[in-house]
Amino acid sequence: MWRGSPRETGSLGAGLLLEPPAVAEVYECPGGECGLRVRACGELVSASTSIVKHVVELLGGLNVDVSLESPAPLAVGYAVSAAIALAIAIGEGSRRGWSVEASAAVAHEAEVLAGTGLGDVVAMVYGRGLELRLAPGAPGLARVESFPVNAKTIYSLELGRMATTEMHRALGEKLVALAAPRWQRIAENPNLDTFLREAREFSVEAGFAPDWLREKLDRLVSRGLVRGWYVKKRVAIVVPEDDAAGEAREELEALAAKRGLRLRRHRPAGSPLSVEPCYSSFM
Ligand SMILES: Nc1ncnc2c1ncn2[C@@H]1O[C@H](COP(=O)(O)OP(=O)(O)OP(=O)(O)O)[C@@H](O)[C@H]1O
Ligand SMILES: CC(C)(CO)[C@@H](O)C(=O)[O-]
Repeated sequence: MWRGSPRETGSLGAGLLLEPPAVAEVYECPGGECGLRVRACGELVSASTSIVKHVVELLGGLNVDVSLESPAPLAVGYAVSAAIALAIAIGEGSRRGWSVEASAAVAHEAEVLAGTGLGDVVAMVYGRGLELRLAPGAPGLARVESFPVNAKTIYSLELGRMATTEMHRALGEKLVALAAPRWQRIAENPNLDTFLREAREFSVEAGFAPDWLREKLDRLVSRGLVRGWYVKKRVAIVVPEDDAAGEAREELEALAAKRGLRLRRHRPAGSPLSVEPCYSSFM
Protein backbone atom coordinates (compact mmCIF):
# COMPACT_ATOMS: atom_id res chain seq x y z
CA MET A 1 0.00 0.00 0.00
CA TRP A 2 1.69 3.16 -1.24
CA ARG A 3 0.97 6.06 1.11
CA GLY A 4 2.21 9.65 1.47
CA SER A 5 5.47 8.71 3.24
CA PRO A 6 7.79 5.66 3.34
CA ARG A 7 6.93 5.26 7.04
CA GLU A 8 3.22 4.87 6.28
CA THR A 9 3.85 2.75 3.19
CA GLY A 10 3.85 -1.00 3.69
CA SER A 11 2.16 -4.26 2.84
CA LEU A 12 -0.64 -6.41 4.14
CA GLY A 13 0.52 -9.99 3.84
CA ALA A 14 1.55 -13.22 5.47
CA GLY A 15 4.76 -15.18 5.73
CA LEU A 16 6.83 -17.71 7.64
CA LEU A 17 9.67 -16.62 9.91
CA LEU A 18 12.54 -19.09 9.70
CA GLU A 19 15.66 -19.92 11.68
CA PRO A 20 18.66 -20.05 11.72
CA PRO A 21 18.70 -16.26 11.79
CA ALA A 22 21.13 -13.73 10.38
CA VAL A 23 23.42 -12.62 13.22
CA ALA A 24 25.06 -9.21 13.52
CA GLU A 25 27.70 -7.90 15.92
CA VAL A 26 27.99 -4.16 16.40
CA TYR A 27 30.77 -2.27 18.16
CA GLU A 28 31.37 1.40 18.75
CA CYS A 29 34.39 2.70 16.91
CA PRO A 30 35.44 5.95 18.53
CA GLY A 31 38.89 5.65 16.92
CA GLY A 32 37.23 6.26 13.54
CA GLU A 33 37.76 2.75 12.17
CA CYS A 34 34.11 2.09 11.45
CA GLY A 35 33.31 -0.45 8.82
CA LEU A 36 30.61 -2.65 7.40
CA ARG A 37 31.20 -6.34 6.79
CA VAL A 38 28.04 -7.91 5.48
CA ARG A 39 28.17 -11.47 4.21
CA ALA A 40 25.32 -13.52 2.83
CA CYS A 41 26.27 -17.20 2.55
CA GLY A 42 29.91 -16.19 2.64
CA GLU A 43 29.46 -13.72 -0.26
CA LEU A 44 30.46 -10.14 0.57
CA VAL A 45 27.62 -7.64 0.11
CA SER A 46 29.01 -4.42 -1.30
CA ALA A 47 28.52 -1.06 0.46
CA SER A 48 27.12 0.22 -2.85
CA THR A 49 24.17 -2.22 -2.69
CA SER A 50 20.98 -0.15 -2.78
CA ILE A 51 19.69 -1.22 0.65
CA VAL A 52 23.03 -0.47 2.37
CA LYS A 53 23.28 2.94 0.67
CA HIS A 54 19.72 3.91 1.62
CA VAL A 55 19.97 2.97 5.27
CA VAL A 56 23.34 4.66 5.77
CA GLU A 57 22.05 7.78 4.03
CA LEU A 58 18.90 7.92 6.17
CA LEU A 59 21.02 7.57 9.31
CA GLY A 60 23.25 10.42 8.12
CA GLY A 61 26.41 8.30 8.52
CA LEU A 62 27.67 5.48 10.71
CA ASN A 63 29.73 5.56 13.88
CA VAL A 64 29.61 1.86 14.57
CA ASP A 65 31.29 -1.21 13.18
CA VAL A 66 28.78 -3.77 11.88
CA SER A 67 29.51 -7.40 10.98
CA LEU A 68 26.57 -9.39 9.69
CA GLU A 69 26.47 -13.03 8.62
CA SER A 70 23.34 -14.22 6.87
CA PRO A 71 22.85 -17.97 6.44
CA ALA A 72 20.71 -17.24 3.36
CA PRO A 73 21.69 -15.45 0.13
CA LEU A 74 20.55 -12.00 -0.98
CA ALA A 75 18.03 -11.32 -3.75
CA VAL A 76 16.45 -14.79 -3.71
CA GLY A 77 13.39 -14.19 -1.51
CA TYR A 78 14.54 -14.69 2.09
CA ALA A 79 14.21 -10.96 2.94
CA VAL A 80 17.94 -10.69 3.60
CA SER A 81 17.85 -7.00 2.61
CA ALA A 82 15.57 -6.33 5.62
CA ALA A 83 18.00 -8.16 7.93
CA ILE A 84 20.84 -5.98 6.60
CA ALA A 85 18.82 -2.77 7.06
CA LEU A 86 17.83 -3.80 10.60
CA ALA A 87 21.38 -4.69 11.66
CA ILE A 88 22.77 -1.34 10.50
CA ALA A 89 19.88 0.79 11.80
CA ILE A 90 19.62 -0.91 15.21
CA GLY A 91 23.43 -0.93 15.56
CA GLU A 92 23.74 2.80 14.95
CA GLY A 93 20.45 3.55 16.75
CA SER A 94 21.66 1.83 19.96
CA ARG A 95 24.74 4.04 19.98
CA ARG A 96 22.46 7.06 19.76
CA GLY A 97 20.16 5.77 22.52
CA TRP A 98 17.20 5.13 20.21
CA SER A 99 14.62 2.46 20.94
CA VAL A 100 14.69 -0.70 18.83
CA GLU A 101 11.34 0.34 17.35
CA ALA A 102 12.61 3.81 16.33
CA SER A 103 15.72 2.28 14.73
CA ALA A 104 13.68 -0.40 12.98
CA ALA A 105 11.43 2.32 11.54
CA VAL A 106 14.50 3.71 9.75
CA ALA A 107 15.24 0.21 8.38
CA HIS A 108 11.65 0.01 7.09
CA GLU A 109 11.96 3.41 5.39
CA ALA A 110 15.22 2.34 3.75
CA GLU A 111 13.55 -0.84 2.45
CA VAL A 112 10.68 1.17 0.94
CA LEU A 113 13.04 3.73 -0.63
CA ALA A 114 15.38 1.04 -2.00
CA GLY A 115 12.39 -0.91 -3.36
CA THR A 116 13.57 -4.05 -1.53
CA GLY A 117 10.68 -4.68 0.87
CA LEU A 118 7.36 -3.43 2.21
CA GLY A 119 6.62 -5.73 5.11
CA ASP A 120 9.78 -7.70 5.86
CA VAL A 121 11.09 -5.39 8.59
CA VAL A 122 7.87 -5.43 10.63
CA ALA A 123 7.54 -9.19 10.13
CA MET A 124 11.03 -9.66 11.63
CA VAL A 125 10.56 -7.16 14.46
CA TYR A 126 7.18 -8.43 15.67
CA GLY A 127 6.59 -11.82 14.09
CA ARG A 128 7.33 -15.46 14.84
CA GLY A 129 6.11 -18.65 13.19
CA LEU A 130 3.33 -17.63 10.82
CA GLU A 131 3.04 -13.85 10.71
CA LEU A 132 0.09 -11.89 9.40
CA ARG A 133 0.42 -8.20 8.58
CA LEU A 134 -2.95 -6.59 9.35
CA ALA A 135 -2.04 -2.89 9.04
CA PRO A 136 0.76 -1.48 6.86
CA GLY A 137 3.70 0.76 7.70
CA ALA A 138 6.85 0.94 9.76
CA PRO A 139 7.22 -0.47 13.30
CA GLY A 140 4.95 1.66 15.47
CA LEU A 141 2.30 1.91 12.75
CA ALA A 142 2.04 -1.66 11.43
CA ARG A 143 -0.03 -4.36 13.11
CA VAL A 144 1.40 -7.87 13.00
CA GLU A 145 -0.11 -11.00 14.55
CA SER A 146 1.70 -14.33 14.87
CA PHE A 147 0.46 -17.89 14.94
CA PRO A 148 2.33 -21.04 15.96
CA VAL A 149 3.73 -23.28 13.23
CA ASN A 150 3.57 -26.91 14.26
CA ALA A 151 6.27 -28.20 11.91
CA LYS A 152 9.72 -29.40 12.99
CA THR A 153 11.55 -28.78 9.74
CA ILE A 154 11.08 -26.51 6.74
CA TYR A 155 13.16 -26.81 3.55
CA SER A 156 14.00 -24.22 0.93
CA LEU A 157 15.12 -24.79 -2.64
CA GLU A 158 16.73 -21.88 -4.45
CA LEU A 159 15.74 -21.41 -8.08
CA GLY A 160 17.92 -18.38 -8.86
CA ARG A 161 17.90 -14.66 -8.16
CA MET A 162 15.27 -11.99 -8.61
CA ALA A 163 15.39 -8.53 -7.06
CA THR A 164 12.17 -7.31 -5.41
CA THR A 165 12.12 -4.33 -7.82
CA GLU A 166 12.10 -6.84 -10.71
CA MET A 167 9.19 -8.71 -9.09
CA HIS A 168 7.15 -5.50 -8.76
CA ARG A 169 7.93 -4.59 -12.39
CA ALA A 170 6.89 -8.04 -13.62
CA LEU A 171 3.67 -8.31 -11.61
CA GLY A 172 2.56 -4.67 -11.27
CA GLU A 173 -1.10 -4.30 -10.29
CA LYS A 174 -1.61 -8.06 -10.71
CA LEU A 175 0.25 -8.64 -7.43
CA VAL A 176 -2.46 -7.05 -5.29
CA ALA A 177 -5.35 -8.48 -7.32
CA LEU A 178 -3.95 -12.01 -6.90
CA ALA A 179 -2.82 -11.69 -3.30
CA ALA A 180 -5.71 -9.78 -1.65
CA PRO A 181 -8.40 -12.52 -1.64
CA ARG A 182 -5.86 -15.12 -0.54
CA TRP A 183 -4.59 -12.90 2.29
CA GLN A 184 -8.23 -12.43 3.36
CA ARG A 185 -8.77 -16.19 3.54
CA ILE A 186 -5.59 -16.65 5.61
CA ALA A 187 -6.75 -13.87 7.98
CA GLU A 188 -10.12 -15.63 8.42
CA ASN A 189 -8.45 -18.93 9.31
CA PRO A 190 -4.85 -18.24 10.29
CA ASN A 191 -3.02 -21.56 10.49
CA LEU A 192 -0.18 -23.27 8.63
CA ASP A 193 -2.40 -25.38 6.37
CA THR A 194 -4.54 -22.46 5.16
CA PHE A 195 -1.39 -20.43 4.60
CA LEU A 196 0.33 -23.19 2.60
CA ARG A 197 -2.75 -23.77 0.45
CA GLU A 198 -3.25 -20.09 -0.40
CA ALA A 199 0.47 -19.41 -0.84
CA ARG A 200 0.79 -22.34 -3.28
CA GLU A 201 -2.09 -21.04 -5.39
CA PHE A 202 -0.62 -17.54 -5.34
CA SER A 203 2.82 -18.78 -6.48
CA VAL A 204 1.30 -20.70 -9.37
CA GLU A 205 -0.90 -17.76 -10.48
CA ALA A 206 1.96 -15.27 -10.13
CA GLY A 207 4.20 -17.48 -12.29
CA PHE A 208 6.76 -18.10 -9.52
CA ALA A 209 6.49 -21.91 -9.70
CA PRO A 210 7.82 -23.57 -12.86
CA ASP A 211 5.72 -26.53 -14.12
CA TRP A 212 8.37 -29.16 -13.28
CA LEU A 213 8.54 -27.97 -9.69
CA ARG A 214 4.77 -27.73 -9.26
CA GLU A 215 4.28 -31.25 -10.65
CA LYS A 216 7.02 -32.73 -8.46
CA LEU A 217 5.95 -31.04 -5.21
CA ASP A 218 2.24 -31.71 -5.78
CA ARG A 219 3.16 -35.40 -6.26
CA LEU A 220 4.98 -35.39 -2.92
CA VAL A 221 1.85 -33.87 -1.33
CA SER A 222 -0.40 -36.59 -2.79
CA ARG A 223 2.05 -39.27 -1.56
CA GLY A 224 1.68 -37.89 1.98
CA LEU A 225 5.35 -36.82 2.22
CA VAL A 226 4.85 -33.06 2.00
CA ARG A 227 2.25 -30.99 3.85
CA GLY A 228 2.46 -27.99 1.56
CA TRP A 229 4.74 -25.74 -0.44
CA TYR A 230 4.95 -22.37 -2.17
CA VAL A 231 7.43 -20.18 -4.00
CA LYS A 232 8.29 -16.64 -2.96
CA LYS A 233 10.18 -14.89 -5.77
CA ARG A 234 12.94 -17.46 -6.45
CA VAL A 235 12.81 -19.55 -3.29
CA ALA A 236 10.58 -22.60 -2.94
CA ILE A 237 9.51 -23.32 0.63
CA VAL A 238 8.57 -26.92 1.37
CA VAL A 239 7.03 -28.17 4.62
CA PRO A 240 7.38 -31.95 5.00
CA GLU A 241 4.91 -34.06 6.94
CA ASP A 242 6.61 -34.61 10.31
CA ASP A 243 6.02 -38.37 10.22
CA ALA A 244 7.54 -38.70 6.72
CA ALA A 245 10.43 -36.30 7.21
CA GLY A 246 13.19 -38.77 6.21
CA GLU A 247 11.56 -39.81 2.95
CA ALA A 248 10.60 -36.22 2.11
CA ARG A 249 14.20 -35.14 2.65
CA GLU A 250 15.54 -37.88 0.34
CA GLU A 251 13.11 -36.80 -2.39
CA LEU A 252 14.09 -33.13 -2.03
CA GLU A 253 17.80 -33.98 -2.03
CA ALA A 254 17.36 -35.99 -5.23
CA LEU A 255 15.42 -33.12 -6.83
CA ALA A 256 18.06 -30.59 -5.80
CA ALA A 257 20.87 -32.81 -7.15
CA LYS A 258 19.07 -33.43 -10.46
CA ARG A 259 18.36 -29.73 -11.04
CA GLY A 260 21.59 -28.36 -9.51
CA LEU A 261 19.67 -26.43 -6.83
CA ARG A 262 20.65 -25.49 -3.32
CA LEU A 263 18.56 -27.19 -0.60
CA ARG A 264 18.57 -25.67 2.89
CA ARG A 265 17.06 -26.88 6.12
CA HIS A 266 15.31 -24.49 8.51
CA ARG A 267 12.91 -24.51 11.44
CA PRO A 268 10.09 -22.09 12.26
CA ALA A 269 11.36 -19.12 14.27
CA GLY A 270 9.98 -19.26 17.81
CA SER A 271 10.65 -15.61 18.61
CA PRO A 272 11.04 -12.25 16.85
CA LEU A 273 14.36 -10.48 16.34
CA SER A 274 16.37 -10.18 19.52
CA VAL A 275 18.87 -7.52 20.58
CA GLU A 276 21.39 -8.29 23.30
CA PRO A 277 24.15 -6.17 24.78
CA CYS A 278 27.62 -7.67 24.42
CA TYR A 279 30.71 -6.60 26.32
CA SER A 280 34.22 -6.51 25.01
CA SER A 281 36.71 -8.74 26.89
CA PHE A 282 38.84 -5.62 27.47
CA MET A 283 36.19 -4.06 29.74
N1 LIG B 1 22.39 -10.67 -8.18
C1 LIG B 1 21.55 -9.77 -7.67
N2 LIG B 1 20.31 -9.69 -8.16
C2 LIG B 1 19.46 -8.77 -7.67
N3 LIG B 1 19.76 -7.92 -6.67
C3 LIG B 1 20.97 -7.96 -6.14
C4 LIG B 1 21.92 -8.90 -6.61
N4 LIG B 1 23.04 -8.72 -5.90
C5 LIG B 1 22.80 -7.73 -5.01
N5 LIG B 1 21.57 -7.25 -5.18
C6 LIG B 1 21.02 -6.20 -4.32
O1 LIG B 1 20.47 -6.91 -3.23
C7 LIG B 1 19.29 -6.31 -2.75
C8 LIG B 1 18.21 -7.32 -3.00
O2 LIG B 1 17.13 -7.05 -2.22
P1 LIG B 1 15.81 -7.89 -2.40
O3 LIG B 1 14.77 -7.25 -1.58
O4 LIG B 1 15.56 -8.09 -3.83
O5 LIG B 1 16.26 -9.30 -1.81
P2 LIG B 1 15.94 -10.00 -0.48
O6 LIG B 1 15.72 -9.01 0.60
O7 LIG B 1 17.01 -10.99 -0.24
O8 LIG B 1 14.64 -10.77 -0.81
P3 LIG B 1 13.11 -10.39 -0.54
O9 LIG B 1 13.05 -9.01 0.02
O10 LIG B 1 12.42 -10.51 -1.80
O11 LIG B 1 12.66 -11.42 0.40
C9 LIG B 1 19.10 -5.02 -3.51
O12 LIG B 1 19.67 -3.98 -2.76
C10 LIG B 1 19.89 -5.30 -4.81
O13 LIG B 1 20.38 -4.09 -5.36
C1 LIG C 1 7.57 -6.89 -1.15
C2 LIG C 1 8.03 -8.15 -0.43
C3 LIG C 1 7.39 -9.38 -1.05
C4 LIG C 1 9.57 -8.27 -0.60
O1 LIG C 1 10.11 -9.28 0.15
C5 LIG C 1 7.73 -8.07 1.09
O2 LIG C 1 8.38 -6.99 1.65
C6 LIG C 1 6.25 -7.97 1.39
O3 LIG C 1 5.57 -8.99 1.35
O4 LIG C 1 5.80 -6.86 1.66
